[in-house]
Amino acid sequence: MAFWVMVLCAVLACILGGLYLVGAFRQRRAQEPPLDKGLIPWLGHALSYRKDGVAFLQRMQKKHGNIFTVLFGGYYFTFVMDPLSYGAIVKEARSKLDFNAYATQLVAQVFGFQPEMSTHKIIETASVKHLKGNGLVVMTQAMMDSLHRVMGHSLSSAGGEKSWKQDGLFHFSYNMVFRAGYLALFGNTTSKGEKNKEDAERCDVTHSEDVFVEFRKYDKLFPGFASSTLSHGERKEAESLKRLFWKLMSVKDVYERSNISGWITDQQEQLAEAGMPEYMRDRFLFLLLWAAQGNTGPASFWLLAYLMKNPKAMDEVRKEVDRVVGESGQEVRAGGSVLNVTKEMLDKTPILDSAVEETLRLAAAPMLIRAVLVDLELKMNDGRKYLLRKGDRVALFPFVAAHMDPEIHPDPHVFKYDRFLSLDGRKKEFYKNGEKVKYFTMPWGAGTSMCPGRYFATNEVKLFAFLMLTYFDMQLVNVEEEIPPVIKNRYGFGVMQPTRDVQFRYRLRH
Ligand code: HEM
Repeated sequence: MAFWVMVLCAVLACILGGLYLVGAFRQRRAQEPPLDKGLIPWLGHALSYRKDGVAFLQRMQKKHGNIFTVLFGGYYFTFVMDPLSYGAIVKEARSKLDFNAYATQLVAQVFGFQPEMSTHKIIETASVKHLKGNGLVVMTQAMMDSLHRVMGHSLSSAGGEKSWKQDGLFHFSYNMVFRAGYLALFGNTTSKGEKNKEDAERCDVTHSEDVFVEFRKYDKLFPGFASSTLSHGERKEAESLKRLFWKLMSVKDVYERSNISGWITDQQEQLAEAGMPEYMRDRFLFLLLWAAQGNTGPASFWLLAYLMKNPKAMDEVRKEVDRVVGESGQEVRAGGSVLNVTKEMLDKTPILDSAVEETLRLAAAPMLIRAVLVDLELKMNDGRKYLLRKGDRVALFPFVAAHMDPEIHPDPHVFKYDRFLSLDGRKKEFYKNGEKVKYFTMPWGAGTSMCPGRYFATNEVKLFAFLMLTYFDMQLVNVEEEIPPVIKNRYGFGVMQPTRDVQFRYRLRH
């Protein structure tokens, strides 16, 4: 009898221990934000969030207000939905709210990369040197040259006769911007002598296309891979693509190429000096490929799609682009010299800048996550104070909290090309409850994890728009067609992608 009592006690202890581990007993403590664990132990609300993060967060905000804690797959996430309270989180000391802990876990899972203490600093230093200031001038030129290389075929095959060509706008934009960015950052095929130059250029065109095709396979699986929701078959495919990219992006193979950007070589060399083994640096290059190439193509698609749907916006942007090209003294004619758009020219386009910012407001939906390293008091902008528990995570999702807030951005679902345009050269200001909002859009994140490639990324999108608008007339095949909705399981991962492509046609203007 005593034996069976002991067995029963042991089973009970296991069940209770299990329930404790999955968080079933967690109760909201005094001064903590409202707690919503959902109905499924451990998973909590993970599936609802994955299905449609925006709808889920809007529902929670309605139910609980501007701060609440929810359970996702064993972790408690406290969402702060008031952009006026963002400063307290973004500026909090790293010893209290840490970006690295969560990022480390994510990049280990999806890229097999294990960062070291120095990695973040190395990225930051190389980015300040090569993706800002004088470095940005060099990188912008490299992107310009690469765009000509990959677009050369479209330019020549669309030209001569002024006939329309047709393509899927998402595929076209992502393909061109990805391949050009890839060549600009990771270098091009080494040519030995002038005779060999054309072969090398042809090789770049096919090689970058191959990389794009494989990248898109991984790209489609990425959200599921990051949230561990892939089927067995998909997971196997993602794992095998990951291995393919470790090889494709290996230090050895990349270093066979010419004109590799200083951004890549500096980071490589510093990581090697810091003692990171070569196989891990291969994986780092894959991570950089992902970070640098996964967003600018989709952003370029949304920009062109919105411009084509809004004739006034298209007209204004085109006039500005034509003016800047004219002022540069260049003449664009079929069969004439190729257009060279410099960083200096890109600095003179307030209307295009506003259209790009508006595009990112509508299409960029990153999630900023910080690990809570110590019990912490958070003071909201309205003066209320909440306790954050050590071991939890704090999450900001500015797409819902700021980008789509009708008080900050009236008619938030409408593309207004001049929403961010200020004619007096000063930054436009946005308000909520009569207070100035500092974080009125956050496509690049903020604080320690803010995108180090943001200036280069903006220039990539603008260069592509410049070339498309200067060389081509463009229109949607079906002008009545609505801009497609976004794939909802990508919320949280940067620039969104459309559920389907949109057919467009283009032909040489000159
Ligand atoms: C429209 C284009 C882009 C968008 C919207 C974007 C957005 C972002 C965001 C939101 C983050 C922070 C993620 C977080 O908080 O976890 C980030 C990180 C990063 N981005 Fe970008 N990005 C873009 C293009 C680029 C480009 C072109 C490059 C490089 C050439 C780049 C390099 C990086 C890197 C290296 C990180 C990680 C930084 C670190 O962990 O230290 N991004 N990006």
